[in-house]
Amino acid sequence: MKLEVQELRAGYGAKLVLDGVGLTVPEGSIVTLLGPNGCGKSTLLKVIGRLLKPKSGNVLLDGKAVHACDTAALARRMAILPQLHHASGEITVNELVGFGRFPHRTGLGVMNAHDREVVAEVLRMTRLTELRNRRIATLSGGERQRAWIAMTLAQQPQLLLLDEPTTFLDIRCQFEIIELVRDLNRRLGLTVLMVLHDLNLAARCSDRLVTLKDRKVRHAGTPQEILRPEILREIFEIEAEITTGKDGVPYFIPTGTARNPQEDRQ
Ligand SMILES: Nc1ncnc2c1ncn2[C@@H]1O[C@H](COP(=O)(O)OP(=O)(O)OP(=O)(O)O)[C@@H](O)[C@H]1O
Repeated sequence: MKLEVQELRAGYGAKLVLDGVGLTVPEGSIVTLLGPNGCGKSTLLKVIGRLLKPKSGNVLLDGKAVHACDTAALARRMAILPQLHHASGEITVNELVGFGRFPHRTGLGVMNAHDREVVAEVLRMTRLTELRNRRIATLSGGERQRAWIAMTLAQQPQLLLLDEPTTFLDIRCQFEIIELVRDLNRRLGLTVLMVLHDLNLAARCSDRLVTLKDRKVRHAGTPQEILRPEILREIFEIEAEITTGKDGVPYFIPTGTARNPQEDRQ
């Protein structure tokens, strides 16, 4: 499913966070948003996921405005995992993943055989079958994050929005989550827009990177086009060396903070 954002203006009250933001996520691709803390990445995902109403502009899914879509129909096409998500720790993994079937339920809203099959398949995909009867409160951070992603997958979306899905995870779990997303993208053709803070992880798993700063999109391109010292200096105010791994993926090594020319003038 193709996602297009056009001339988006959004914020909170009088505070404008996004001003004229545009981006395209081609069908079947993984696009990652990068930018400093507070630049509006989560706000952008919230507007796309219809958790926040924009002041103006368009969000189009396969050419159709999301803000005109019926909520249940939209939830069958798009799933969002916000940065902070809460559920009672008392529910089991199986129950949490079952919540993902809500938009598909009919009649009295009970799970039917097909819903149960989807949940079982998603648990297999995310390697949670063994843990299905465990309470969320008893899971490790990585297992819990996998359970949340499994819940969004049970929605069987064509577009997945993930806000910092690897935060608080150790390096192995970070890779596991990213490999899971990549695998789902390849096998199911899932279109993904996510926010990551780890530039090397982002370069490894994304088809395209988009940078955001001062309310606007600054750059969009392949990891090779975006992971460049001058871009990292502009966006994050850091100095960095960029190397290319044996697999052709660029990675960066931070070497210091960049001087801010405005501060120099004062
Ligand atoms: N509910 C809210 N009410 C008022 N201001 C908000 C609200 N949510 C976010 N903001 C402000 O909007 C700006 C953008 O926040 P947002 O969470 O979108 O940034 P971000 O790029 O996702 O940041 P981070 O990398 O730290 O997660 C920040 O200045 C933030 O303080």
